[in-house]
Amino acid sequence: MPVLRVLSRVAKQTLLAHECGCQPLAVAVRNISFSPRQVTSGSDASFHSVSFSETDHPKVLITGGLGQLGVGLAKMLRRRFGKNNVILSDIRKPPSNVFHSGPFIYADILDYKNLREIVVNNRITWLVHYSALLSAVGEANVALARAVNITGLHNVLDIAAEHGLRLFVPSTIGAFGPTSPRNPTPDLCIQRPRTIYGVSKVHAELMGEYYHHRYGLDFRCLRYPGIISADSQPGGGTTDYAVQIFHDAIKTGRFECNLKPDTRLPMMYIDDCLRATLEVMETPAELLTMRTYNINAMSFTPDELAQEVQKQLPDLHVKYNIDSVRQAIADSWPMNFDDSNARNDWGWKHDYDLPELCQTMLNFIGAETRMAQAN
Ligand SMILES: NC(=O)c1ccc[n+]([C@@H]2O[C@H](COP(=O)([O-])OP(=O)(O)OC[C@H]3O[C@@H](n4cnc5c(N)ncnc54)[C@H](O)[C@@H]3O)[C@@H](O)[C@H]2O)c1
Ligand SMILES: C[C@@H](O)[C@H](N)C(=O)O
Repeated sequence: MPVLRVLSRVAKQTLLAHECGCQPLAVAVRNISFSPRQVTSGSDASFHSVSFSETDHPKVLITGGLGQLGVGLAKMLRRRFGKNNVILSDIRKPPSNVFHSGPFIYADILDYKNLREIVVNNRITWLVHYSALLSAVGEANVALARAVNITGLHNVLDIAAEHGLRLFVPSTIGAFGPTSPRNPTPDLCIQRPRTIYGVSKVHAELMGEYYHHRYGLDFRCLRYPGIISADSQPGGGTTDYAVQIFHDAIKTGRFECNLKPDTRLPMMYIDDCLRATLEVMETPAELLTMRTYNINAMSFTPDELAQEVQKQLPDLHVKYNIDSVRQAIADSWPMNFDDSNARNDWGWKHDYDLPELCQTMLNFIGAETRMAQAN
């Protein structure tokens, strides 16, 4: 992030706050004195806000941390804040390398009391809420998606508000629908998604922003594009093809794509996505003119991706076998994402375009495959 620009904007915002007699937002967050759940349920738990100064390391809990994104995020945050300050959690059993790389705990986001106990006992100050059912698996199990993505979010919001946490909840390109402007899609426009995943993410954006304005919750949200990673598998989304093509290109030289060749979607390499997440979490609250931002890196079609991979692996053979559920979802999503607010407010800038993405993915998976063959 351009430090000078950030510092000058903080100074400007602080002056403005003094001039109008307003307090900076962070003060309101630290002064939370009640929570919606405790007021309505009459719970006898004592409530207190955990405050931490910006010079202390945050104590981070990641929910749904064993999916495509959580392990990489934990690795990056542990490098920055120390191994024991970042706790990964999920309802699945962690593989041995993850279990031995830092603190891991069982946390079902549908179990409110258990989640609250983890937050209290570990003095959590930042919560990164990654648990979710993605677009394609969500359509296959709407009841579970509704429970995890909506009821689970309510638990997380209440606990974050009660304990004064800084809360990150990712949203997605899937929070838009066929009536949204698709090329490009701005931050603020009509959002009428047609998947339970999209509906739950619009709900998360609105609830988080409501809690921010109503209770001072320090809610931060980025709408991620489709994320592409080499060392973790996607969890059942519409953009999964853009990961699978690299594995199949190297292992078999043949790839069957479940979207039409001209389906254009916004995409991002995982390192950019995780860095954006840390950057927005560290941005001074005064710089955030919004609480939900689009972020983007590139936009491509399966045909363009295949052509880029074929520059390295010319023998790759691509066949199209369309999945009607995924195609209908993709056809309702943004083709290009306008992330100018993120770039202007907190200096968002991606590092990876399509050629760098392909080179990095092929190098990583190629090296991994050669090592596996040698053993
Ligand atoms: N990967 C992407 O392309 C992408 C794009 C946009 C937004 N996102 C968002 O980022 C977040 C992380 O995505 P991901 O790709 O790692 O997802 P993923 O599907 O790979 O992982 C989700 C994790 O949630 C866990 N989970 C399910 N039910 C749970 C419960 N009751 N309690 C606790 N954990 C539970 C699962 O076990 C899984 O490990 C999600 O919220 C997703 O919507 C991802
Ligand atoms: C785009 C994103 O939210 C996810 N990868 C999905 O396709 O469902």
